[in-house]
Amino acid sequence: MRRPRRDRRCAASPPGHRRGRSRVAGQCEGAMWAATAYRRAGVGRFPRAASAATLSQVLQPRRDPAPPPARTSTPSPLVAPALPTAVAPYPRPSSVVFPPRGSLAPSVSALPTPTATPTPTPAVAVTMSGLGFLGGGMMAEAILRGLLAKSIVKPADVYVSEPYPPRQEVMRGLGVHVVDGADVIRSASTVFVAVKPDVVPSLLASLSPALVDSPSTLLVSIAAGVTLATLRGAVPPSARVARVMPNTPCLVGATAAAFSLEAGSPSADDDATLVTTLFSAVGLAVQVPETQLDAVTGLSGSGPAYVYTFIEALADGGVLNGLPRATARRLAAQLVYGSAKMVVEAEDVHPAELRNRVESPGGTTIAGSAALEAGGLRSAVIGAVSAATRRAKEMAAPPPPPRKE
Ligand SMILES: NC(=O)C1=CN([C@@H]2O[C@H](COP(=O)(O)OP(=O)(O)OC[C@H]3O[C@@H](n4cnc5c(N)ncnc54)[C@H](O)[C@@H]3O)[C@@H](O)[C@H]2O)C=CC1
Ligand SMILES: O=C(O)[C@@H]1CCC=N1
Repeated sequence: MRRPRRDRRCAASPPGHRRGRSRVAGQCEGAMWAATAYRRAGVGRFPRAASAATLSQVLQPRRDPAPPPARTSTPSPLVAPALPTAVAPYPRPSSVVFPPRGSLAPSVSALPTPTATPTPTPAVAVTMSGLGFLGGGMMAEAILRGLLAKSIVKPADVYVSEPYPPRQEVMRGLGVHVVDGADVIRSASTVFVAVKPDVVPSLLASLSPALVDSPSTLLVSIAAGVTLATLRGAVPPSARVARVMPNTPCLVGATAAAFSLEAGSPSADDDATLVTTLFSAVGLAVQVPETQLDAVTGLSGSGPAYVYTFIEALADGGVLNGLPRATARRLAAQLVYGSAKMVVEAEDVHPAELRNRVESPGGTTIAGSAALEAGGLRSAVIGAVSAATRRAKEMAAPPPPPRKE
């Protein structure tokens, strides 16, 4: 089947935006709008690659001629995310159902409701032939549900390989194609590597023929501790690789994700644009040197678990002091949500200053804060981030020897 011709509209124009020449020769107005939005969003400089011309090149259907499998539906343009506003209003988590591992598929109506978040006008019209996932576990599901909820991708354009039948059912329940790994590579130009870290090198090596047939595939690994050097050693030279550390709040559009790209890669700007575009749609995306990614894993990759423990402990404290369990849990969760929102919204105010505003002299809060210090909360949390960072480093297998082509 022939792949569709590339959409020749200015790829950076929001829908309904008047097309035309900008004051800067060679850029359309949409590209300039997108660049301005980027600056305002505080996500850094709009990548150099993000001119109208390069965006349409970066986010186009793959250029290689590999045909998609017979079951491929007609690829449809993927609507790009709105670039994040400086303060993203997070959807209420109560609308989200995240099934336990191995459970059967929830209904699609259980998806987070996109209407819960005011959606600014999309900045970039993304056209891709497909999005792939090698592994359909917890984190793949969180990313996928987040992207689906924001209408970044349509289920018919998503290809997942997953050997475990209950997880296949979950994925089918989302309306995506469950195919084998080689078909994922052949059908999708951007492929998340979402298997356990120790599986990554052998899985990628086994997909080498498909990767050779599909040059310029962008592999986006989310595996903890698996370095870019390991990824590079496992794939053909034509494949592009990126390493991302997201977290499960992708599911509710509130992830904290950091990513790194290979130094000196000729496609680095394009890949940064694409990865930023995808993860900005489901939260915060920042580019960091790869040497920082293990610390990111220890902090924000693993961090949701620490925060859930904190919420649980807060609720227990409420119950100990006479609150009904359900009331205590709701209050504890909203407390953490609201407090985090204030830190996010008041970036220039130190959290200690926000804390001081709650602690009335001789009042209740300072008594509680003193108890937290006596209990070692601060050092326990620092210790948790350090332990997880160390573990991420341990999990980094030595990269395989360079491939002989
Ligand atoms: N769970 C989390 O909060 C986060 C996880 N990660 C990373 O995401 C990756 C996946 O983690 P989880 O989703 O938690 O694990 P998971 O165990 O839920 O998912 C992994 C999936 O891969 C499947 N799988 C195994 N071999 C496969 C193969 N050869 N081909 C295709 N699929 C295969 C498994 O059946 C399983 O469903 C890991 O590398 C982890 O480090 C990164 C950030 C956060
Ligand atoms: O626990 C883990 O290994 C994964 C990586 C970051 C969060 N979960």
